[in-house]
Amino acid sequence: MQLDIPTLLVIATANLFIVSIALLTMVGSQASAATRCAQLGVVALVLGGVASIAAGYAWAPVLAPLAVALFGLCQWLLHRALGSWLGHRSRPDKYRKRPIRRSPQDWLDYRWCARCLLVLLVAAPLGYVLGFASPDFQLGWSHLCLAAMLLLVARATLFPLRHVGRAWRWWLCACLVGTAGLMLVRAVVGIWGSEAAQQSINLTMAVTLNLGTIVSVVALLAAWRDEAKARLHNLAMTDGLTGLLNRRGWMERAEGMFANAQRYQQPLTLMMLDLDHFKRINDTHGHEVGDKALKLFARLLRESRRTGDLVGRLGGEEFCIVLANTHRSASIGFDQRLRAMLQEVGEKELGFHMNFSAGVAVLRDGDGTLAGLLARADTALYSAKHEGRGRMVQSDGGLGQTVI
Ligand SMILES: Nc1nc2c(ncn2[C@@H]2O[C@H](COP(=O)(O)OP(=O)(O)OP(=O)(O)O)[C@@H](O)[C@H]2O)c(=O)[nH]1
Repeated sequence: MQLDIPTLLVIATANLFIVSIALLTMVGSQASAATRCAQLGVVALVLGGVASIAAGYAWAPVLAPLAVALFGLCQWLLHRALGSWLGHRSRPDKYRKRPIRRSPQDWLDYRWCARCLLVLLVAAPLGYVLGFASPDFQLGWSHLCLAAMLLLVARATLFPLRHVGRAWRWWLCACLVGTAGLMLVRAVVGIWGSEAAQQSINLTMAVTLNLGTIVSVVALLAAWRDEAKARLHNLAMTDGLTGLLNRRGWMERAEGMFANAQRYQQPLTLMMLDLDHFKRINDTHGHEVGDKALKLFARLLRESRRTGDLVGRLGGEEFCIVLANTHRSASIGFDQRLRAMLQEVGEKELGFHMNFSAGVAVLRDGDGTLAGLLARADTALYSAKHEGRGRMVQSDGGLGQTVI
C-alpha cells in the first residue's frame, strides 16, 4: 500500500473533522469555558488543515498564511484551556514577598507564555506574508514560530497547580514536543536538504500528524473527564443554597485541620452557630425570606472569618467554623464581630432582626477525634439555647460551661 503526502494530510484533516463533531456531541451544551476552548482549538486545526490542502490548488498567497494563522490559533486556544484545567499563578512573582527558590515555573510563568503565544500568533502569518518572495524564509519562519508555540503549550502541561491526571498531560506534552521537533527538522531539511530527504521528512510529518491527532484527542477527553470529576466532587462538597461547604465537605477539611493542630500542638477553636427561632422566620415571612436570611448569614460568616478559618453549613440553620490557630479569647471577638454585623446588615437587608446562639469548644490535650470536639461544641450550643438564646457558651470540657 502506498500513501502519498496529500492523501495523508486529507486523512488527518478528515479525522480531525470527525473528532470535532464527536467532541461536540459527547461534551454537550454544559461544557466549561476551558472545554469550549479545546473544542474550538480542534476546529481551528481542521480549518487550518483545509486551508493548507486548498493552498496547494488555488489562492496560495491567501490560504497558506491563513493556514499558519489557524494552526497558531489552535495552540493559543489549547494553552487557554490548559490554563483553566491545570491552574496557573494568580499573581506574578514580583508580588511574592520572598520567593522560596527559583524553579522553572518562575522563569516560564503561564502569563509570560500566554503573551509570547499572542505575539507568535500575529507574527507567524505576518512574517509569512511579508516574506512571500522567499519560500525558504516562509517555510523556516512559519515552522519556527509554530514549533515555538507548540513548546510553550507543552510547558503549560508540566507544572499543574491543581491535582489532575498525570498520564494525559505527559502524552499531550510528548505529542507537542515531538511535533515541534519534527517541525524544526522539516524547516532545516526543507531549506537545505535534498529532494529525497524532504520527501521522507514530509511523509514522517504526515504520519506523525495522524497518530498525534489520536493521542492528543484522547488526552483532551481525559482532561475533560478530570474536569467533570472535579466539578462533581465540588458539587458533592458544597451547599447549593449558601455556597459554603456542606457537612461532608466541611468534615473532610476540618479533619485535616484537626490533625495538623494536634501534630504541631497549635491552638484550635471550633464554634457551632445556630440561628434562633428560624422556624418562626419561615412561618412569618415565608421560605424565600428564610433562604435569603440563610444566605445573608453565610455571607457574613465568610466576611468576618480570617483566611485559613473553615466555614460550613452543617444542615438547616446550623453552621460551623473552625478558627485556626486561635485561642479561646479570639472566639469571643469573632462572636461579637458577627453579632454586630448581623444586627446592622440584617435589619437593613431583611427588614427584621435575626439572632443566633453559639457553642464553642477549644482543642485540649485529651481530644482524640474531631467528633469529640464537635460534640462538646454541640453541648455548649444546646446550653446557649437552653439559657435563653442570642448568646455564646464556651465548653470547658467537663469543667462546666461559661456563658458569654
Ligand atoms: N427557608 C429554609 N428553611 C430551612 C432550611 N433548612 C431548614 N429550614 C427550616 O429551619 C427550621 C428549623 O427549626 P427548628 O429546628 O425548630 O429551630 P428554630 O426554629 O431555629 O429554633 P431554635 O433553634 O431552638 O432557636 C425548620 O422550620 C426548617 O424547615 C432551608 O434551607 N431554607
